[in-house]
Amino acid sequence: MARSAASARGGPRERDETRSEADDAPSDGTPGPPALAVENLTKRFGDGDDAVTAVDDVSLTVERGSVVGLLGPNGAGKTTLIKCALGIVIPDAGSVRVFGADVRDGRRAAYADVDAMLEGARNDYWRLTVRENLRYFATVSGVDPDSVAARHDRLLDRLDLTDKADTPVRDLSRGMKQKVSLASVLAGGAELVFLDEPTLGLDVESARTLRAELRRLAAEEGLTIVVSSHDMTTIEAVCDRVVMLSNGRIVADDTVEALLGAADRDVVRVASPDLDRETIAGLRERFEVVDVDAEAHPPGVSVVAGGDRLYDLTDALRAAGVTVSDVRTVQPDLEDVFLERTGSTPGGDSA
Ligand SMILES: Nc1ncnc2c1ncn2[C@@H]1O[C@H](COP(=O)(O)OP(=O)(O)OP(=O)(O)O)[C@@H](O)[C@H]1O
Repeated sequence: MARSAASARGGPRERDETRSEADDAPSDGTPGPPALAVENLTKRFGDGDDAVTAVDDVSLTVERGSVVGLLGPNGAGKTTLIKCALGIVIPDAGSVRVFGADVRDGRRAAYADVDAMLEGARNDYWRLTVRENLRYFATVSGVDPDSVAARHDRLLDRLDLTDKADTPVRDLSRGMKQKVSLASVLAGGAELVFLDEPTLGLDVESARTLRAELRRLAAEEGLTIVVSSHDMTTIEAVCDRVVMLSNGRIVADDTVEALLGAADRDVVRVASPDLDRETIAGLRERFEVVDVDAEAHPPGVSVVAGGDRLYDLTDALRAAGVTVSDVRTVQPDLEDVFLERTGSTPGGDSA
């Protein structure tokens, strides 16, 4: 597990003294620098034929208080991008600014308000109780734990951990440990957090609780969150904006709403017991078939058929002797957008 560079900070301080100089918003009311500004970032690993460009000329900005999803198939460069932003990996080119401070100019300034949970976990101390862990991670973040005690109580309450506050972490279930990991990341009062697969291993109810808490932290406390996940439900539920990476490059950067709107292509799903291979092959010749569900009962086929093409589809089905059991329009979801932009499913399979 990787720790964030935030732990390299100095001794405890009161929470309201934690902001770096670069963080201070101008007194004329104009907004300060964005939480994260990445410009033309490139990172290569290896040499010669074995060289991999993990991040390829990526630029993106994350405004304060926003929740941005980072999506991409396995190996797309998400973790490398996050590690560059945390100063764990040094890029070959480009720059990263955190609350206006360039990471290369001094990590202490850049990371005064940043924390991260990478690879779905964090090194919580299993012999310590849940509350002791929160106090410990607040301290290593440079914050006096007493000054954030109320925040800890609220976090424990929101994550349904209050009655486990005095239980050693080793005695908790996996899902509870995961929630403690998240609480530990938030314990020091970071203003920008990177969360990699935060709902991994959580049951449905716990994942819902965690999603709600992330939204609340952004909306009510102005926390800026960059969340990387293959779980589209989490991304759709918590993110204002989604950045999709493929082969180290950004292939989409927009609100969830705009991405879904752009993918809306009047897809119609037809189901019929008469949809055999031959009929579907015939449809493929005349229409754009986006999905075939041959195992369903009855089998289904999804076809792009807006406007007059819907009449053409009806005619083609009738001519092929297909009696339609069900027909409905299909609204695209984020998984469809992901597939269209990256050529892979969120789980990593190639389309
Ligand atoms: N330390 C390293 N040394 C060599 N190659 C690396 C290193 N770290 C990452 N890579 C390569 O860089 C590319 C991007 O990897 P990265 O871990 O950033 O992808 P990812 O999008 O986070 O993938 P996943 O969803 O599987 O976690 C991959 O081809 C990976 O093999």
